[in-house]
Amino acid sequence: MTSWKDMLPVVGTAMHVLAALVFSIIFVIPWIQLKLAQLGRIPGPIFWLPLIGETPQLLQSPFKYMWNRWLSYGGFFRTSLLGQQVYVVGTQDILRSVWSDEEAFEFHVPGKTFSMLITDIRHMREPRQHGFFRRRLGQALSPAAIAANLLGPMAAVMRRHLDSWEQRGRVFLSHASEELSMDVALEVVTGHPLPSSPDDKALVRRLFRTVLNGLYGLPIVLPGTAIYKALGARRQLMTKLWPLVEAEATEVAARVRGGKEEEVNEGAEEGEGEGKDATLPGIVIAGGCGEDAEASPRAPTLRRRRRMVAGAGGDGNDIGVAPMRMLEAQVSSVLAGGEELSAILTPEQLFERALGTVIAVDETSRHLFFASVAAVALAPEVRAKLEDEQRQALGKYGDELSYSVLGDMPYLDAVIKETLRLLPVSIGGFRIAKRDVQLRSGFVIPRGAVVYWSTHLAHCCDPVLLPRNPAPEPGRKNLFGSWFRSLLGPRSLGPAGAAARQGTRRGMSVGVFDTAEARRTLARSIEGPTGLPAHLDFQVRFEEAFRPERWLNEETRPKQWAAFGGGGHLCLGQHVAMVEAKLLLAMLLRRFEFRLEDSGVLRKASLFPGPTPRRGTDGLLLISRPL
Ligand code: HEM
Repeated sequence: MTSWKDMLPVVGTAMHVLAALVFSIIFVIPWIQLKLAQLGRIPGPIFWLPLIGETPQLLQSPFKYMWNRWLSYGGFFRTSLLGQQVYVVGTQDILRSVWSDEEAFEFHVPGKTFSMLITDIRHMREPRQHGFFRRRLGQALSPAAIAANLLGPMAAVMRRHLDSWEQRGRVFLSHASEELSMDVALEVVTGHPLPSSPDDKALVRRLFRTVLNGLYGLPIVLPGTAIYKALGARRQLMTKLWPLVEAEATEVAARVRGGKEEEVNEGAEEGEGEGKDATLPGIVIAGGCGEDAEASPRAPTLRRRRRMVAGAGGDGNDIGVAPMRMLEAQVSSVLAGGEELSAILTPEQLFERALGTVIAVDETSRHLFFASVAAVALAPEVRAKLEDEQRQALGKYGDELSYSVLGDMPYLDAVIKETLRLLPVSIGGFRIAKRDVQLRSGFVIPRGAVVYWSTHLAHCCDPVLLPRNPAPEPGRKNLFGSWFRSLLGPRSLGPAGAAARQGTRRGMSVGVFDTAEARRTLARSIEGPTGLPAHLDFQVRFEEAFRPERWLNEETRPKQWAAFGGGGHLCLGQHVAMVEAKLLLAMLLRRFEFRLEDSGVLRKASLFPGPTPRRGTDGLLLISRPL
């Protein structure tokens, strides 16, 4: 029989193994990460949690996370998100290259849940298909097409919802926005055929919502998980909608190929589709990074004319049909390749295209509706100015809320842009580096790296929103801190660091605040008690942060506004988004006195996946009155 004394060596060995394990977790792994970080020559944190990396900090408070990272590393750094090394970018010079250099950066959708629900994104990734896709969809979503095809039905859907809000007198804003955006997406913008019976329609809405909820869960397919339910709902939707989508797609295909006579909008012709230069007077849409397109002198030509619809000839690009809705645009963009629809897309892939359009519209609009109404409700001075503007519009145009009337509301326009700056609806986008890319700052993004361009980072360090580069404060140098930072910061970065320093000396922009010291000095002078500067502090200093007036003056207008992205993947729905938010606010202001029951709703809200209140805190009271 073994006595406890015989066991001692075994216990001792186990203790040694345990101690070695603890030691390596505490010291060795971070040390290896530090070495890798230095090898990578890109600034960034050296400690992060295994598997999840810095994802929790980012999701919990994107502004706080990005602000702190910017203070330490500037507008370009390396981190780990969902267990993957990611290069985060957010300053003008680098953003431009990531957005526009499609030779170097390929569109990427991270996260397994998305690819489980939408398996085919060739039309976003392959240059030829993407070209057709942008062109056709751009036409369907151009200002002229919106004015002619979408605005009337959109106003009708909104009126129906506002009637119901009026009857109830109180709604939960987030839920009400969700219902409204689903109806706008399904009944107006996407143009998907829907079943005719009301019960089936309601079921389709519920199924779409279940699919969308699956996007944000873990990719674990077990009964009860969000993705499990989403995949089930997707199958059901496919059974319900596929015959309708197929019939619609076949009909469009026949029309395109047959060259039938068709009514089209002149204004929706080629060239007005690309959001970059298609705007209407008063509706200025940023092309990313403050590159606001000038208001076009060309108002949409809404004269309708009859013309022959050409077949897909030549390079297949000249289809000639001005698509009326997104699905139609998708189908014709596939046909533009000169191939048969069925040869390129399986029923499932075509169905996924339909699903993708609902995601693009609904997932963004619901957050924008919630955020813009909440922001106005929480800022009485802003609301008073908006009401004045609406009174003037009523005096000038009567009840009309056409595209051009909405275009003549500069303050409302500024309110929506400021909402999208302070409460971004999109967190940004992802790319894969197709080759080593040397940045002007000297840093190199290695081939195969995942690049994340972040809306929040861009908005954090917009030079227009920061005071001028302050001189370092004498006597406040923390020697140990500087030494430690110098280990990690650009100074230690070998050739890349040297290039960066040289770039700074030559006056090239490495960000407005080129050194961590300058950024920290800045932080000491502008951070409030929450550790954020006023221009980001939507939770505690809302009225100081939310200042639509900054959009009305060229000097104060944000220059790094990235709400809709930029370059080759600039949001194709930006005109739709601006118009729907303006329409909703204009209609609300004209009909109701409204206020949020809980003035702390944003304090308790989160910004992921878009502005989302804590459950039950977003009661909105509505009292009807004429303006
Ligand atoms: C507030 C509302 C919206 C915001 C903030 C928003 C934001 C964005 C952003 C940031 C991108 C670029 C993603 C990237 O570069 O990786 C994008 C792309 C896109 N958006 Fe939007 N979006 C909004 C509404 C809409 C709507 C209403 C539609 C459709 C009607 C739409 C359709 C699209 C499409 C099709 C693309 C892909 C463009 C391409 O890859 O070429 N978006 N959106």
